[in-house]
Amino acid sequence: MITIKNYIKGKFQNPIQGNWLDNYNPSDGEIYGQIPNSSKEDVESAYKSAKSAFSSWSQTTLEERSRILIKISELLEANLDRFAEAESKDNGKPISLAKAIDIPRAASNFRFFGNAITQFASESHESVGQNAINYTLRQPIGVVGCISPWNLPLYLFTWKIAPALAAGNCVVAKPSEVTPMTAYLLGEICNEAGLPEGVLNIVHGLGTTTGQAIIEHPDIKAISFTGGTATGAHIARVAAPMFKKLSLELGGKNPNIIFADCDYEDMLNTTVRSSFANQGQICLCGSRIFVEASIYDKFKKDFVEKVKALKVGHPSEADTNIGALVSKSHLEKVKAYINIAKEEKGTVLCGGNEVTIKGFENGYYLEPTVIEVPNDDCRVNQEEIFGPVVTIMPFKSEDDVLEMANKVKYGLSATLWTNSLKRTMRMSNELQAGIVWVNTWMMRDLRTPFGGVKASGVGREGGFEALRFFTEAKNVCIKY
Ligand SMILES: NC(=O)C1=CN([C@@H]2O[C@H](COP(=O)(O)OP(=O)(O)OC[C@H]3O[C@@H](n4cnc5c(N)ncnc54)[C@H](O)[C@@H]3O)[C@@H](O)[C@H]2O)C=CC1
Ligand SMILES: O=C(O)/C=C/C=C(\O)C(=O)O
Repeated sequence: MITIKNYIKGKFQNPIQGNWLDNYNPSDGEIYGQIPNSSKEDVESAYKSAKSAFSSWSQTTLEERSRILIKISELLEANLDRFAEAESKDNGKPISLAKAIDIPRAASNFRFFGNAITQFASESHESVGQNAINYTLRQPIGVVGCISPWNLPLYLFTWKIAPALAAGNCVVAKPSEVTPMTAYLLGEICNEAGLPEGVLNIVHGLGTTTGQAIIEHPDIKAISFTGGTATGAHIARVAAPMFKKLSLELGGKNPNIIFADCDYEDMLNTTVRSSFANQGQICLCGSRIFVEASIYDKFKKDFVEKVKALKVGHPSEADTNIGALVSKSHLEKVKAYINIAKEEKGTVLCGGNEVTIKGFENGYYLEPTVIEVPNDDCRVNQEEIFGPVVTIMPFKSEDDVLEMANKVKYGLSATLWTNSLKRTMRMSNELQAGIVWVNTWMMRDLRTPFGGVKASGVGREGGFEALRFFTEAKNVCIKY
């Protein structure tokens, strides 16, 4: 059994009230550790630790902050295997994915913002004819809160922490209680890299106890959150009247729009990935596939064939494509949607069943599932499933597909497959999404604005947008 502890003032600490939660291994359904269910007192202790570190950290030179963040990045790379194994065990994702994507990206987050802060600049405005000059300071906010989900645990945890620290803030952070392990290990790396004590504090526990204490804390002035839309709405209700800065990166129900003039093989292979990567548990997955009618039958046949060939297996096996879903309750939620699809006259073209892996019979495995839906209004096309389930349906014209693509409450990302430049320009302008990928999917450049519109969130992460979020602008006007 592994006992995870809070990381406060550079030390590993038990929760003050002594409340603990079980930590499950999704690949076999066994409890393999305990994590604190931290109370208000723990969050207060983390806050005080952060507050006491702020005056010094906010005055640390950019070169020194940059050096420490890049050192953390190097240590993550040096510990790739250990972190990837921990991530895979905690989350159920294939170890190959954790090694190739999750941990390298967590390292990149620290390296990227370690470099970006040395290039971040503010503006000046000369008030011509009035003998005055304005310059704008970008000052760190103080103590900020970072709350992250379970699907890309260290990847998303560090995507928030790295810019917050780079900008000179001190942080109280909470990873998902479902996947706390790599955030726990990160504390060790931060100490080794020489991050001063108190600059980063990591508290573990349920959203309703620990998370709630963070968002309610009167002196935690900004909250950066990634997770479900309902939770995001709750956080906004609590934090907005306290005038906290908010960055909310929420759910998606992203259209994957395939025109007949696309590069077919590239589209097909990428569509398998955009449907089922990380067991479909990425907010950017293209869960609604719309295919131009003239190639619909061919696509249906080829796609189903490829999906059937995916191997559902234990996350530690090198050839596993689909690992375990993150939790028993999430597996039940995804299965319920497959039943809803059947009730709504959807046709399950492949998958739909739980998978039993020999030796790991209590793990949370599900076949990758493709459902042909009769229309776009059905619940499986409107609600976020967040699992290895996609829908497919044909469309007749650009106008029809655009209307369907936009007719959801979400607006995170959209993928477009076409070789027509004019169509690309038209559709990219009209799609209601924060991110549009054309002839690719999830190609990430960390300098670009990342986030959604409508129920997919508020604000943008990434690049200088993130550094702007984690700083307050103060304009100074000098008359001469
Ligand atoms: N990035 C995304 O788009 C994600 C979307 N989801 C969606 O949300 C659904 C629900 O998943 P959950 O695990 O329940 O996500 P969630 O939104 O409840 O959890 C995300 C984080 O928020 C925290 N949290 C929960 N309640 C809170 C509160 N009152 N105050 C502060 N923090 C709080 C959680 O502890 C976790 O760290 C999923 O089925 C999926 O559809 C889930 C994870 C990521
Ligand atoms: O690449 C990113 O920065 C983010 C990817 C995915 C999510 O935010 C998510 O699935 O929540």
